[in-house]
Amino acid sequence: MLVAIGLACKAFLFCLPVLLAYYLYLRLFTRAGLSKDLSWASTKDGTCISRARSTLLSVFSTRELIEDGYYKAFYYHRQMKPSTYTWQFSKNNKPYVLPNILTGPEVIIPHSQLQWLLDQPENVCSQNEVNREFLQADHTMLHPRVVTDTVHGDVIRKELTKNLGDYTEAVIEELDLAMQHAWGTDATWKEVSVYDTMSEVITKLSNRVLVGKPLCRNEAFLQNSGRFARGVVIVAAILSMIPKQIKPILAPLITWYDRRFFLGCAEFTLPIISERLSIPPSKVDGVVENDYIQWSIQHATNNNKPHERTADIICKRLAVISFAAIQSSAVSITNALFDLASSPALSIFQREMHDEAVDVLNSEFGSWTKSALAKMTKIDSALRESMRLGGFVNRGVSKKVMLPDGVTLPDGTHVPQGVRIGVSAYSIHHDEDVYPGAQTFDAFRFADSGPRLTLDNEKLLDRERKCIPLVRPSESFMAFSYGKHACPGRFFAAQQLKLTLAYIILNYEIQPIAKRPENKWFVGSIGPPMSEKVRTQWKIYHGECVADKNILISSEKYTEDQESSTGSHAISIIVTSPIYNISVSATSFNALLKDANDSKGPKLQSRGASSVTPTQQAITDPFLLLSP
Ligand code: HEM
Repeated sequence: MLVAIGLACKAFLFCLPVLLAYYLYLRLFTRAGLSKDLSWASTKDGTCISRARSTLLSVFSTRELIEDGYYKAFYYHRQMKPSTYTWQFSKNNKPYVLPNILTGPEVIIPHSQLQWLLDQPENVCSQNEVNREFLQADHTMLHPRVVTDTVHGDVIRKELTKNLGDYTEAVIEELDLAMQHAWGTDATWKEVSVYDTMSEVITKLSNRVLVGKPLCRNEAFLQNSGRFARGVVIVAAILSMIPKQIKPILAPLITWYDRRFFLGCAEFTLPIISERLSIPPSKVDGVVENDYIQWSIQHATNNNKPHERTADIICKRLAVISFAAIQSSAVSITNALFDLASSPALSIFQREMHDEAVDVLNSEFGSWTKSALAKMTKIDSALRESMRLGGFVNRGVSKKVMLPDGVTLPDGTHVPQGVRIGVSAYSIHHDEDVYPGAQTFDAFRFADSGPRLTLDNEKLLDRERKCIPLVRPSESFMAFSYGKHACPGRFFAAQQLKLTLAYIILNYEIQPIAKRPENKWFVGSIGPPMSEKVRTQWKIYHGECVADKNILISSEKYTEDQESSTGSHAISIIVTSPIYNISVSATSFNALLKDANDSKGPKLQSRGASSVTPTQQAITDPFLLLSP
């Protein structure tokens, strides 16, 4: 027996290099059954050597390949001005082949064929299959049913999005703690690692909604949750490079890196899920918890899916949702902060977003309601603009051909089974004809009096608010993909991102940086600057300007040592949390009240107790409206 095992191992080790060499040969030289008439990005003559070169370039230079495919001639003549490009391929309504060393060549179709692609049913061209391959879902997604039955998507669409309005205050509470922990409250400049701190903050916010308190504040759980989310993409990229013949053998070893973080999470989530499941289905409606665990249980019960009502599958789907939610939002807010910090218009952007947030909050009596967030159109636009410039994947819509005979594109090109067909979001997002000044971060492009983009304006516009909202995907904005498979979590993501950016704008100064650090491309994925830093400082507001601004005051966070009373209504007020939570000392507070009562100074309207005594406990009135 031992001899047989030894022989088998030797045979495997002997075959491995041969297999790898053959696999590399296929990866580099394959035409994947595509017609010789189809041009490949960055190949002059279409020979197998130039195709192999182009495939190798896909590792770190996919952006150049895409630009080449979209405009042609760009790659060879980088100094040429856009007006002198020779338009071919996408810009000239022709498909081209974009090589990809990990997943094989993809046919990139021109914008005019996008609708055709969206119309193809899953059994003809499948977007699920592309995701499955991209994430190596059969190995990384913990349970086969997570891949074959995307119930978690339904739970997001039906439960999470429906309940969003109920979470705004909870997310703000978490944000307050998380940001102050990550960026501090020192009134001196401090260097912070943007990606690391934003990952930490987004992990906390997402988990507040997905698993609730107290687990969302458990450091060990959070660490595992964040690491699992980061690990999936790394493990998937490694697995993509392994030949499918030996993947079943190596996958369990490679995925172990990430699986242990999942197990670290499960240690905390499994007992909670099991306890919740012990409540009979009939009582579920009476339970007060409102988080992903509860929605999953309810969804399984309502849809009569007993196999979805187990602790094991709920726990695994929860981990997968955390992955989808955390990494994408952390990357997006990181990019937005670098775009802002490196913009020559930083101070204008900061001031306008700040004023917008203050005005909206005042009009909503200091509550971060759903409608308050909807009114923050400049903050919304800054995020959409940043995602236009730098999403985390190049693809907008991408589907794999499923029919054995392949499919025929509207221009007559035949694409065989197994090949992917897609449109590049990156190309469209950077096209001057679609977005004038496309290379520039123009924070309020989608807000202001008239959105400055040329395609789709009419149908995308939110007429009431005169903006194009972040959550509205379109043919010209595919950061959340587009069509049936557009990201179902985008409403949740938009809520978190807007709250986080508004909080930062209200509470921190950001120092400008000379140059935007580059995003890093690895095949079709685009990573944000991971280790670069910005300098930030906690903002201090003084009474005079606060009084000018119609601000809401809450005395929840009383800090005696920060008192400074300087006269009738120029009271120095220190902000300790979101702008409307302002600490004043009892003495200052009473001076302010006295002013109001004497009608000399700013008016104070109380929405609670109308008088206070000069003790810390007495300042409990939740909100007071100060108007000049
Ligand atoms: C800024 C944040 C986010 C971005 C940029 C983003 C982007 C995307 C994109 C591009 C896709 C389509 C992938 C493809 O088919 O090619 C997608 C799918 C998906 N996203 Fe998001 N996402 C974000 C946040 C979230 C959040 C917060 C959740 C969960 C709460 C989520 C859950 C999902 C799910 C379940 C899918 C698969 C949908 C399907 O195939 O039908 N995403 N997302």
